[in-house]
Amino acid sequence: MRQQSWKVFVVEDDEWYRKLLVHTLSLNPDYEVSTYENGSSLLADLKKRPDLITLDFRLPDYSGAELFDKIKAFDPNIEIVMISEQQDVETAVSLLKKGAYDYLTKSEDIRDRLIHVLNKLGKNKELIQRVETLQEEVERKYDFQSSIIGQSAGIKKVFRMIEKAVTTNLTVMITGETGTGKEVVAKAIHYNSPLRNKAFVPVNMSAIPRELIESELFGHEKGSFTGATSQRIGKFEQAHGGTLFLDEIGEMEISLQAKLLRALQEKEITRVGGTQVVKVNCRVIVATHRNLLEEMKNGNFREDLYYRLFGLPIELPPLRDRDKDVVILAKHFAETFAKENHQSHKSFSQETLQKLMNYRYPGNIRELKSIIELAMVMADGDEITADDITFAQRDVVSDVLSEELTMKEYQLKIIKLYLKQYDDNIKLVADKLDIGQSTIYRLLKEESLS
Ligand SMILES: Nc1ncnc2c1ncn2[C@@H]1O[C@H](COP(=O)(O)OP(=O)(O)OP(=O)(O)O)[C@@H](O)[C@H]1O
Repeated sequence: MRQQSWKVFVVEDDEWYRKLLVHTLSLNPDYEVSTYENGSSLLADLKKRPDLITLDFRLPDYSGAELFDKIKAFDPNIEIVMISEQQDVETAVSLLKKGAYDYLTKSEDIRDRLIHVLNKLGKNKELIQRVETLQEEVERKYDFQSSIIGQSAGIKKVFRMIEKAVTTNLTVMITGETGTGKEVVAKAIHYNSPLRNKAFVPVNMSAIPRELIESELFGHEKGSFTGATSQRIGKFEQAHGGTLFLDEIGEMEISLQAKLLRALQEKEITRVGGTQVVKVNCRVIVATHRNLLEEMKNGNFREDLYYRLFGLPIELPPLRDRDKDVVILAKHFAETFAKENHQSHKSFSQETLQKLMNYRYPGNIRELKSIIELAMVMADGDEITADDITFAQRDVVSDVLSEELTMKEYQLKIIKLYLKQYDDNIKLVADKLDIGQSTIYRLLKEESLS
C-alpha cells in the first residue's frame, strides 16, 4: 500500500535548524513541507490540517507547552514531534506523557533520529489507515441488502427476517441446504446489530474432532487432558459481548448438548478441568442443514435445547427455488471475478442463461459461484457460451429440459434417456414410464422417418 502524501509543518525560529529539518524531510517525496518561524503563524495555518508538526520548544512568542495544548485542542490527531534543547528535556518528556509523538534534542545526530521517528510514524499511520480501510470494507461487505444478492420472494423474506434479527437479541436458527448462505446471513446479522464492534466468533461443529469440541467451546485449564499444556480460553469466552455462531449444530453429540443448554440458560461456563464458573454473555446464532425437528423426533437432538435455540427461525431456500436469482447471482459472480482478476467484462448468451436456469444446484450458491468462475476462465471472447458452463454433477432433468421443445420431442428425449439407462429394454422402459410399448415404437419410428 502506498503511503498518501503527508502535510508536515516545521516550526523553528533558528534558521540553521529549520533548513536542516526541511532538507531531511524533503528527502521523502511523500512529504509536503511548510515552515513557520513562530507560534502565531503556525496557529493561523492549522486549518490546513497538517498530519505532523515538528515543534521547537522555544519560540519567540509561545512556549512549547502552550503551543502543544493549542494544537491538540484544535485537532488531537495531529502528531507532534518536540524539538528541544538539552536543558528542556524534562518538560519535553512531560509532553510525551500528554500525547506528543516523540521528542528530539538538538544534537549532532538529529537528522538520523528524525528519519527514524518518521519511519516509525509512517508505519503507524499506514496501520491506522489499513484498519480504517478494513473497517469500511467490513461494513460495506455486510450491508446485507447489497452483499446478499437476490430479488426472489424467498430471499426477500430472508431480508425481512434479518431486519427483525438485528433489532432483537433473540437466538437465531438458520436452516438451509449446504451453500445457501447460512454463514453470510449470520455475519450480516452480527455486523448490522448493535454488537457489530464486538467479536463475531464462528465454530463449525462438523470441522472439529468430537473429543475436542468441549474444550473448543468452553476452554480448558492447563493439564486437564493430555495435550492441554496451557490454559485455553474457549469460543464462548471469546465471544463475550459479541456473537457466537455455532455452525452445523445438528452434528453436536447429545452429551455435549446438555452442557450447551446449561451455558445458554445460566449464561456461565466452566472450563474443562476447571472449577471456576465464568460468566459469559453473548448472542447466539446457530445454523444447520439438517431438519432438527426430525433429529429431535429421532432422539438425536435434545428437545429442551431445540426450543431454547429456536428463537427466530430463518429458512434459506435452495437456489433452485429462487426464481431468477440464478441469473442475477451469475452476473454478479462474473462481474466480481472480472474485477478481482483484472479481466474485461463478459456477458452471457441467452442459451447460457437458459442452461444455468435449468440446473438444480445441489451445492447451491457456492456451486453456482465456482461454475461461473470456471466459465470466466474458459470463455475465450466477451461472451460466456453454453459450452463454457460445466456442471460438476450431471443433472439429467436439466439436460432434458435444456432446450425449448415440443411435448412430443420431450417425450422422445425422455424415452431415449430411459432406453439408454435400461439397455434398450423397451418393455422395462414402458413399465417404468407407465406408457404402452407401442407408443415407444411409434415415437421412435416417427423420428426415424422425419
Ligand atoms: N445471496 C448471496 N449473495 C451472494 N453470495 C452469496 C449469497 N449466498 C451465499 N453466497 C456465497 O456463497 C458461498 C456459500 O455461502 P455460505 O458459506 O454462507 O453457505 P452455508 O449455507 O453456510 O454453507 P455450508 O452449509 O456448506 O457451511 C459463499 O461464498 C457466500 O459468499
